[in-house]
Amino acid sequence: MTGEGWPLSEGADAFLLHLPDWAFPRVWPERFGVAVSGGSDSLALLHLFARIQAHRGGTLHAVTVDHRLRPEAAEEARFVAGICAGLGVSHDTLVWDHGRIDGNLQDQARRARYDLIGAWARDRGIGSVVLGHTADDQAETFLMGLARGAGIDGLCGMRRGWEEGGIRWLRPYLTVPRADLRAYLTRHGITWVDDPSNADDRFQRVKARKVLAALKPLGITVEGLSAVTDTLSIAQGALKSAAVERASAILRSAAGEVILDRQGFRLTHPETARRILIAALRWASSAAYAPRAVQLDRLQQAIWQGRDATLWGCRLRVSETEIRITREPKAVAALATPTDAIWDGRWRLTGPHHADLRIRALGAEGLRACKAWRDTGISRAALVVSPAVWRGKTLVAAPFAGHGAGWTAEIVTGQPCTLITH
Ligand SMILES: Nc1ncnc2c1ncn2[C@@H]1O[C@H](COP(=O)(O)OP(=O)(O)OP(=O)(O)O)[C@@H](O)[C@H]1O
Repeated sequence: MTGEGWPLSEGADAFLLHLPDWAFPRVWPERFGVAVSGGSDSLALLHLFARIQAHRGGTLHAVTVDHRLRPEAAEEARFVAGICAGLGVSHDTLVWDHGRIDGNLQDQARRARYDLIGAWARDRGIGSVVLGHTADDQAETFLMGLARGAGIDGLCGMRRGWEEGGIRWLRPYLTVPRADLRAYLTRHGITWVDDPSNADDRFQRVKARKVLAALKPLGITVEGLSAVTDTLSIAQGALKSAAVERASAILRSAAGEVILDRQGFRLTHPETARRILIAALRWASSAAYAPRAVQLDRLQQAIWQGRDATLWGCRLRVSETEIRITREPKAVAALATPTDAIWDGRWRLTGPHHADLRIRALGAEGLRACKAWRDTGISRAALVVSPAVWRGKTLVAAPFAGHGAGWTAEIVTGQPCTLITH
């Protein structure tokens, strides 16, 4: 699509065409990726960004993920490809090659989608990918948070943008109601795909959508709830900075295990202490989410009473002077595979046997649960390697009683870590 001389600043579409500029004034790459499911929101996003990029002389690359969960998905991907062809936008379909799926299907599909799109963008040298979330998604997320009894972090909604795995993910229309994007598509004579799972009452999001519609008589609207999430996220920012400031005062070390000054922790405001604990637990366990509030309350009680505890795949040891948060051996045992495994979310294990365990640091995007740890020689090797002795880039673990010779681990990047084997 080339510049057609349409006025970027006038007409019914002007607000939508200018909004990304206002939302991300300093972000404007020449190449954008756009994630398009075929639903109304992402089709409007595609069309708008095709126009914006044509106006700016930049390019746009679209991608659709076929999760192989519904037979119609392949046809929907072809439908998107056809629209892209009409707009002069390149399009790729990525297939999620999955086996049997246990647990939360929606959550796993979403993670797989981000992984696939992230890898696709990196391969093509695309640094920024736009997503079609709207104010409706934000309001629904808020209601789902209420249903969980979430605190401020669970109620302040989705982020407008973030960086992960070398990709900048942006949601340019997060403050725009879905109805406005649909009106845009209608003005341009574009039809969209209605994913039947969007009407499936088994999903919390679908229930939230219905409840939202029923709340109108009370004056609760998509726009109103989306504004509430904005206010809460400003408050959340203030709480986060308080936690960061306090953490830097009471953190003794975060090299693999986290060590906090116990007296300093005791004198920390409970809300700030809670935030520091969550960060420490997530750092040690590489968990994508925080534990539940009630679990954290119990943990805080234990610390205040000077008791050791375990939570979120971590072991907490409380002494007179410090709180030590380490990966729990049992949790590590559930993670890695022998030859190409992500261990602890930060290190990749290569080399099939315990005599030559090579560890390479990965970004957070490398986090992936693996099952075959027990098949390795390491699984029988020992317990916690502590203290570790550094020799240049080689970490030498002490031999363990009853397990013959010790083993060595080469830290390829030289990053400090706590090695725990089972
Ligand atoms: N299968 C997919 N392929 C590519 N991108 C997707 C896919 N599913 C979702 N996305 C991206 O994530 C955004 C939000 O996903 P969500 O599941 O809320 O949307 P949807 O209901 O499937 O479709 P839409 O947002 O387009 O109406 C989409 O707007 C789109 O940018």
